[in-house]
Amino acid sequence: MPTEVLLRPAIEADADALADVHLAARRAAERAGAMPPGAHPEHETRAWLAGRLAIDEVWVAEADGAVVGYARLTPTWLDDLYVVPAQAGRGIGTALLDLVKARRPSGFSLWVFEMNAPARAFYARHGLVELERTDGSANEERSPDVRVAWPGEDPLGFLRSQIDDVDAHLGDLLARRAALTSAVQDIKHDTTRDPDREREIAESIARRVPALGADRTARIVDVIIAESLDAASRG
Ligand SMILES: O=C(O)C(=O)C[C@]1(C(=O)O)C=C[C@@H](O)C=C1
Repeated sequence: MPTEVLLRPAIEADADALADVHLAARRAAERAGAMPPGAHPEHETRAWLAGRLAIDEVWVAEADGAVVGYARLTPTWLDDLYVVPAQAGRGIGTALLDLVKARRPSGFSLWVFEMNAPARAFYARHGLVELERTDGSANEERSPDVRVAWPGEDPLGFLRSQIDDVDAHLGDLLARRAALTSAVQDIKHDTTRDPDREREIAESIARRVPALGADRTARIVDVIIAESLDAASRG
């Protein structure tokens, strides 16, 4: 990092400068084909960022008295890391990321657009790992994204706690699914298994889990249905 770059906590008076950095960096990335168009008009982004400043931990990178980058963190997420395009390549992003690692030694996650190859390469170079991909239907820009994580000083503990979070959802889903299997049996005249229906279910799930593929997914679905039917039959 150039010696004249200072990292310091943001203050309320930085709000406009942070928004300038945010908007300039996003526009440059959009022009480079690395980000989708923003989902909000500029004034909304400015108001929203000013509001977040009162809630989140925000660090500013300053050079010659001007704000040239910032990082905004929640307890477990790095929500923003932006550097003005004119200062790119000077190590400011790395300095901010190193600071975030120090501030969140037990790890953190962030979302990066799948199309943002430069940012993904930057995070990979700095030891972050890609954990999860989405089709973009849950983000405002409707653009596929990737969850990237810094697993921190206890990577096994960090990843296990991520597994615990997912398993909590999986358990809730299994409970809902088993209850539905049971409810369907109560209204069916013929309760023999329906292989065509089960194949449809397995194929539809497999499309959402390309990493497992059709055969593995079919075996998993078979166990879920068989065990749910068994539980239902035992009341
Ligand atoms: O859809 C049905 O007919 C059901 O009985 C439900 C269900 C399932 O759990 O999805 C269970 C057994 C059948 O072989 C097919 C599907």
